Amino acid sequence: MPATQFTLDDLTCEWQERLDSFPADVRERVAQTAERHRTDLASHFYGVMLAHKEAAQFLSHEQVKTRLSRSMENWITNLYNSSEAADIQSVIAHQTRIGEVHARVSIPVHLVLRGARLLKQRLITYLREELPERQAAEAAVFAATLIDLAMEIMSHAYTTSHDRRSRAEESYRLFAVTQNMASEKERQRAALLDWENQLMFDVAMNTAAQHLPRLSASEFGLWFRHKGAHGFEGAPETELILESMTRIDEMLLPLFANRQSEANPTHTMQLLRDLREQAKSISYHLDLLFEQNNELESGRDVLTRLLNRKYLSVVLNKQITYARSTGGSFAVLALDLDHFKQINDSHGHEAGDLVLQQVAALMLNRSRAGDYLFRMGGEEFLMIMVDVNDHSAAKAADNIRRAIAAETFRLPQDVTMHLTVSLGLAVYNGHPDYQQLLRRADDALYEAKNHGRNRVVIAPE
Ligand SMILES: Nc1nc2c(ncn2[C@@H]2O[C@H](COP(=O)(O)OP(=O)(O)OP(=O)(O)O)[C@@H](O)[C@H]2O)c(=O)[nH]1
Repeated sequence: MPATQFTLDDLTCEWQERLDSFPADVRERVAQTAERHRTDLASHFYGVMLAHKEAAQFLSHEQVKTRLSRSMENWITNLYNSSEAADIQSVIAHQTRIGEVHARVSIPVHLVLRGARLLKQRLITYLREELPERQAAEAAVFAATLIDLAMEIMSHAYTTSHDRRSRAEESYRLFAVTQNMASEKERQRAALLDWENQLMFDVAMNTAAQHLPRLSASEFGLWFRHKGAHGFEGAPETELILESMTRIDEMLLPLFANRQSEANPTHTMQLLRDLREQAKSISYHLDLLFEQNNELESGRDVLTRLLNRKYLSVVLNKQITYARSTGGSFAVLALDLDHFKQINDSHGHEAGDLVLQQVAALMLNRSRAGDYLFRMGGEEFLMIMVDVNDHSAAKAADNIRRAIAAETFRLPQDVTMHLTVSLGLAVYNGHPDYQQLLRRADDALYEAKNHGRNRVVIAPE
């Protein structure tokens, strides 16, 4: 995150300057008062926020309540007890992490600011009660300054994460609704064909070689050189198309100049055949480029055609929002093939790929229309099961396990084999952060692996 890194040093300096502008005894008193009342400050914060309908949605989960009360107390202590540059940096890093969590669970900024205001007021009240008036005034300014600085850093991290998330959501929206790639593909294939037809016609009409249409100047050539090559940058097919284009324009077209002087129809036919070959190869590679691009652009894994993890956070956030607003539930099922390495080792990587494709197909067959299936990488898959409860999710997970164990997997050369999978299931428990859900499913999967594999482990609430 370059923006945050860029300002980290500035913020540390600024934090230090703010600290230095207050006498040590004032800072000491604020730290002591904050420390003495940290439990009350945290519980006051939660008491007020839980009574707020909108804020309660993010805080009412039991785990959030217990964990956050404790971390709120620590936050108060750390805020006022950091005086060395290293402490300050760690406090700043902490505020950044909090901002990122806020963005992940989409807490509205005004609620965070409201929380900060509550804390500030309460702490200042204590300072006024406990210190002589003049000292209290300066202490109050110091107390408020540090909370404001912390809020500023949190908001910065929040905005950066939130922008990233908005971009992911935007591209997910485009992925879900657009088919631009398909129409572009058809348009460019037609443009390539137009150029070829024009060339054939001009050759038939004995047009002079220097007036034959150059591919790089045709509609297709212009598009590919300025847009296509840029969009498909890095793919080997892009280079092949550019090479074919140069070959046609620089080598083949000039050869037509000799055709009349030689008056050799076989020679012309051969040239035309060469041209045809080059054009066909361009068309073939163009199809490949569009195909690959479709998979990548659309967030799909090329091997299994399942979703890749690009849109996982967007889908999980959508599910959490949906479950929250409807009172429904959903579950995350993490699945990992057992001893998959042995399949690669004994039958080759290609056989391993085939097995992955068959597992993906089997999971697709077992899923319902609203479910989502992701390939997380390697031999690990993730399924989001919608509209399930603890019981139905566990049953569905075990059905998948049994179906895979019962399947005969087909490898090249008529080899068949059986395999098993380990699964970790986490049912949504109301926690607003999707990463907690993923962590629970992962931990359960780890348990399943450690307890003998070929089993489903259900994550505790
Ligand atoms: N064929 C193929 N193999 C892959 C792919 N991605 C990852 N792998 C291989 O999957 C294997 C995973 O091995 P491990 O992580 O040791 O797991 P495992 O052998 O399944 O053992 P457990 O998970 O402990 O049961 C590695 O050998 C990877 O090289 C892929 O796309 N295709």
